[in-house]
Formats: sequence, C-alpha cells, structure tokens
Amino acid sequence: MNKNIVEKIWDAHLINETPGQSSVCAIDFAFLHEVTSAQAFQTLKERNIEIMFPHQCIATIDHSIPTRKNRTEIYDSAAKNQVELLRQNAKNNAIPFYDFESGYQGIVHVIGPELGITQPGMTLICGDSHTATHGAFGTLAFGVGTSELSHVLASGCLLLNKPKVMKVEFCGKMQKGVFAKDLIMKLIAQIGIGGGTGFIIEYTGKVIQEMSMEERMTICNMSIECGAKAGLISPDTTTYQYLLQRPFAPSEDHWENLVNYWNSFKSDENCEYDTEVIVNIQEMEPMVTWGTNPAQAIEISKEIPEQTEISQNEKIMYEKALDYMNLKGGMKMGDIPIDWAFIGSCTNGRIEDLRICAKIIQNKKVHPSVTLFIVPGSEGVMQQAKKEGLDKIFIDAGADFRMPGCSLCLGMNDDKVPAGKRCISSTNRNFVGRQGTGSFTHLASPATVIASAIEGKISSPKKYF
Ligand SMILES: CC(C)[C@H](C(=O)O)[C@@H](O)C(=O)O
Ligand code: SF4
Repeated sequence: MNKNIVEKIWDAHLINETPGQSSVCAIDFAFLHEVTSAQAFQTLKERNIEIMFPHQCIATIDHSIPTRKNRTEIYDSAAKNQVELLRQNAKNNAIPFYDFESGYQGIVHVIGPELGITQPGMTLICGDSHTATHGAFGTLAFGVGTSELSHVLASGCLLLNKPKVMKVEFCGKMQKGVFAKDLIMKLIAQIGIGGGTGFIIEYTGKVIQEMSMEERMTICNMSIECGAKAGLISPDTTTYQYLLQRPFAPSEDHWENLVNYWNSFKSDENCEYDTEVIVNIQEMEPMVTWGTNPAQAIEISKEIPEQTEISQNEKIMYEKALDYMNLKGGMKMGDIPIDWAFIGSCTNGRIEDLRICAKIIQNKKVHPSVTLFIVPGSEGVMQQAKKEGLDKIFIDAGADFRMPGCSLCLGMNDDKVPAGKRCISSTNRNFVGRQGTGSFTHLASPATVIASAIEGKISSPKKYF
C-alpha cells in the first residue's frame, strides 16, 4: 500500500497498539526550555524516576531572557528563577544545556535544525506549540503539555492516537515580494484558525520543493496557527544539503546509507490523505493581519473587510478584534502608521531572514517615528550575521540589533511594545496583548516588516524586488 510520510514515521515508531486505546509510540528527541520544563522535572523527582535518555534531550533558554548586551544579569526574579532551575535540572540529569555564550544558545526551534539535531524520519517533542517548525526536515514534531513531557523524559515514549493527514499544496508562481510567510498566512486566512484541527499537514508540490530549508521552517512553524498538531515536508536533497556538516549531523562516512534511509520516509506517489487543500498563490500580494488572530489577514493592498462581508458566526470575533486594534472595516492596510517593528522569532529569526532585511534597508534609514528591533534567533544566527556585516547595516540604519531570544514575540521578558503602540512583526501570533499589554500586533513577512519600518506605515516590499 502506498503511504504518506506521516504513516511511515508512525509505523517506524509504533511500539504497542491496542484496539480502542491510544498507541505507545517512541519519541526520538526532546527539546526543553525554561518555561515548560520545571514541572516535568519536579514530577519525576517526586516519583524518583530517572530520565531514560538524557542524551536524547537538549535544553536551552529563550523565552524569559533579556536580549540587551548584559543579558546574563536577569533583573526579573521569576525569569531568573526559571533560568536557574533549568540550569540545575539539566545539570542534575546530565542533559546537555546550551547556556548564554555557549555558541549554541537560542530559540529551541532555531537551534535544533541549525545544530543538525532535527533529522528526517524522527519523532520529536517539546513543551512548546511551535515545535512543528522541525517538520520542515520530514520530522514528526509537535508540542506537548508538561505531563506528556514527563512521560517522554521517563520512558522515551508517548501515548498517541494515529493522526489524520491533510495535504496542502500551494499552486502558482511565487510573486516578487511574496515569501514563505505570506504563503502560510494565506493558507491560515483561507481555512481559518480551526481549519487544521485534528490533522497533521503535509505541505507538498513544486513551490515547496523549490524552497530553502529556512522557508520550509517558516511554513511548518505556523501549522499550529490553523489548529494542526504538526506540519511537515517530505525530505529531499535540499534537506540533506542543509544537514551536511552540522555539529550534530551524522558523520559523512555513512551519508549514502543515511540518505537512502531518509528517502524511505518520503510520501509515496499516489498515497492517500484524509483531506486535501489547494492554495492559489498565482496573483497573490504580500499579506498582513488586521485582527487579533492569524487568520484575520489580507493582502496589503486590500481594505479591512466590512462587517457586511463577514459571516454571521465570525461577527463577534471580527468586532472584538477591530475594537481592540483600534481599526475600522474599509480602512486601507497600507495607510496604517506603525510605531514599532520586530524582526525575529522561531518563525522568521534565521539568517536568511536577516539577509533579506539587510538587503532592503542597506543605505536607508528606519523612519524617525519607528523603533526597530532585530533579534537573531540564536547565537549561531547572530555570529553569522556579524560575519557578513549585517549587524552594521542594521545599526547604521538606526535599528537595535540585539542578543538572541524570543524577545518581542511574546511579552514574557523585558522586551515589550508599550500600550497603545502599533507593531509590525515577523512573528506568528497577534493575540490581544501578545507583545505587551495594550499593544497592537500586525503579522507579516520580514521583507514587509522592514519596508514598513522604513516608510513608517504598513507597506508592501514589492518595490525592492
Ligand atoms: C511559552 C510557550 C509554552 C508558548 C508555546 O507553547 O507556544 C510560546 O512559545 C508561544 O509562542 O506562545
Ligand atoms: S519565538 Fe515566539 S513563537 Fe517561537 S518559541 Fe519563542 S515565544 Fe514561542
């Protein structure tokens, strides 16, 4: 029988199957960060259970840390405790911990792939909803709750129900100024925040095959924003090229065997899916959100929908969103002034994103009324950016080039957009107060964020390409 990639990974990891019950599945790797791991360690300690495979875990700090220069001094006592606790838990349990200045610290979903830990055919978890990012490598990767995290730490296994699989294909040609971020935003706008619920998405087709690993990660990262458990892409030569010579990638001596093994996970031709979605990208423009969930998004050249265009069951959400965002139906997105702009996060804080931004802003200035934060996703990204002189380009333009972390993606650390201020952001969530209490968030691609930071208002980056 022809199988899709999810069925193949599932079969390779299935340990026990009992009709009417959840199945026991092997989990190959766990990523840990300071926000969701403490309780899992506590549970194991109380029950005197040792970590089964400490070397199939890594831990790092990303969410609550400062991104200023002297970041090792954490002023907020709750954040300081979280970081210290993870440091201790990792040490006590012999789990590799990537601390400040280790060269490997960063957002978990940026460092896993960058270090070559995330590999095709694996199952991988983290107490974090954007674990789907790793799916770009043909990995079944998803976020788990703290008790599930403790199950994995204790046993290397998890109870799971066999997932349904949705095939998504982007059809058409990528337009100038349109990026992977715009494509995934268009999918979410099309199927809604619940459109992927109960499914794992496999992104397929020519447009995906032609994407870099960075672009594929951006696509998979936002799978959760339409309710999917995970998103993934069958591995190919782009995947293997990216993995070659990464610090934790397997040795090149066995490369051919490995490639054969990894290739065996690719979805078979004519395999079946539970449902299929086509997204037409032929005429599309760069996207931006106007509301308070990622599905409330339109093309920049368009106007915010009028109440009459909204379906009955979405009316309440629509009114609440516009009320919070201080916007009105019929307003042109391109006329909306912004105060802040943010480049970073596990969606768009990678080197390729910074390169695109640097190319646009070189020899230009950030608009005088805009504060622009550029936060590399990891120490690796930061070092590479410095090596290429990108930091200098950003600083010369008047941006704040900061140390790696989640930063303004969520107001859980010192970086916050002040109340009443409007931010255009390369992140994945525009929930009420996400970037700081009372702040307004507009999601967009890094190119759109930079173009807007230059103009001082929401702007399409098309003219730069
Ligand atoms: C803090 C963490 C649990 C959370 C998540 O699971 O996604 C965060 O990373 C986010 O992006 O909202
Ligand atoms: S960068 Fe944002 S979305 Fe990603 S893990 Fe951090 S807080 Fe979550």
